[in-house]
Amino acid sequence: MKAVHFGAGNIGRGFVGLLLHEGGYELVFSDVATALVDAINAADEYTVHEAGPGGRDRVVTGFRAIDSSADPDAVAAEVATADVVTTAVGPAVLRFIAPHIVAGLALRDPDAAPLQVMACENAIGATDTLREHMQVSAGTGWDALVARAVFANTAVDRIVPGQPEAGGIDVTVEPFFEWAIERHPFGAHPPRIPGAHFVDDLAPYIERKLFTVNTGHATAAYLGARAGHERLSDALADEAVAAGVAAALEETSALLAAKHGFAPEDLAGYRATILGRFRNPVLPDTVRRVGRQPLRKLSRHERFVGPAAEAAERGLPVDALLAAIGAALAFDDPEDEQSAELRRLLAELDAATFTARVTGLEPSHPLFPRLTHTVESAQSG
Ligand SMILES: NC(=O)C1=CN([C@@H]2O[C@H](COP(=O)(O)OP(=O)(O)OC[C@H]3O[C@@H](n4cnc5c(N)ncnc54)[C@H](O)[C@@H]3O)[C@@H](O)[C@H]2O)C=CC1
Ligand SMILES: O=P(O)(O)OC[C@H]1O[C@](O)(CO)[C@@H](O)[C@@H]1O
Repeated sequence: MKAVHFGAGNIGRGFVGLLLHEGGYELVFSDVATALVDAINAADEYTVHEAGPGGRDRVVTGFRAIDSSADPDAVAAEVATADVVTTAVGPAVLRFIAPHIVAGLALRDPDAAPLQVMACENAIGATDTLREHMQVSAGTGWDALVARAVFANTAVDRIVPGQPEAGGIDVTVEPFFEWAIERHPFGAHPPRIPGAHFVDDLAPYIERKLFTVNTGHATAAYLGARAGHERLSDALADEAVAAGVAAALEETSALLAAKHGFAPEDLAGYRATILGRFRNPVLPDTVRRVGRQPLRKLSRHERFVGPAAEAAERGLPVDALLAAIGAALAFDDPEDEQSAELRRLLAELDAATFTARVTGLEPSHPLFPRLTHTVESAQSG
């Protein structure tokens, strides 16, 4: 069995690649970072260090890597004979991966079992997005190729912080992980991924994950950054930050209970587990990493505006989510392109134009005036 995984970064090596290896797949990483590709090819094994209670070291072997910008034909040839393709590149990069998978499908034996495609990004329907990019890339050839693949959306959860260069290709991660995958696209032949669970309806899982883990983590990062903290665990140790995170998650939990029928006590347990994960003092995570790419995080269906908009539609409280958005608007990391762009847009646009452009919220939406007010406050303060 062979898996081609696009994006050999933190989650690629520390989570997706690890579980595919443990499932018995030969692993082919594809990345555009030449030095990383070379380092992977120079190694016979790497270690995933699980830092925190219950964690242990896990060794990954049986891998190689291809630089997809230097050798796209080699990537296509690997995809053509793979059983599984996964990605962990960031939602905005999926459009650049799509042509490689299409090229692989074009070379694939039409009688082979369908390629199992799963995008593992922090985004709702990321595999659907990848499939749409593939359809555009294939053009009129799509109808002939689409039968050679099946597509399943997934929700991946494991905190993998930035890695020190001195660590080579080893990765330090938290012990916890969760990988939920849509069941129906695979019929009787799901991929073999130990620890993953297959679900009939992914929507509740991904929304619970994105609107709890990611809303909470990003809230801690933005409130923490504004309070002057660098480490995420220090931010959570700040009572005011912790209270802001808890309040934002109570609002998203109320939405998740109303929308998906989760029991409030189960959601309270889920929140407690997650806050414990954020507080992990031996995981070297930073507010800069967790707050990265604020424009993506402030977009319409992401972790702040997504749940706040739906909560407002239902008449549920959104004050703490708006406070988190206010802190996100203050995020200032000159090395993060989106943070710099955010600062420029805040300085140049009026509040209503900024709100519409950055959040994608319709001006007629009940949340729009309150969001615009939050933007005005950020601009004046
Ligand atoms: N780090 C984490 O804790 C988690 C991350 N995620 C998601 O996983 C995805 C990746 O995140 P990280 O691993 O943290 O980022 P990362 O930056 O460590 O890894 C991304 C990798 O993709 C590579 N890449 C960029 N463009 C590429 C292209 N065109 N073709 C092939 N590779 C390309 C980069 O060189 C890099 O090695 C994101 O969508 C993130 O939201 C999801 C859950 C947890
Ligand atoms: O690119 P993003 O969305 O910030 O992804 C990383 C996030 O995902 C998480 O791993 C949670 O699954 C957090 O570590 C982090 O906030």
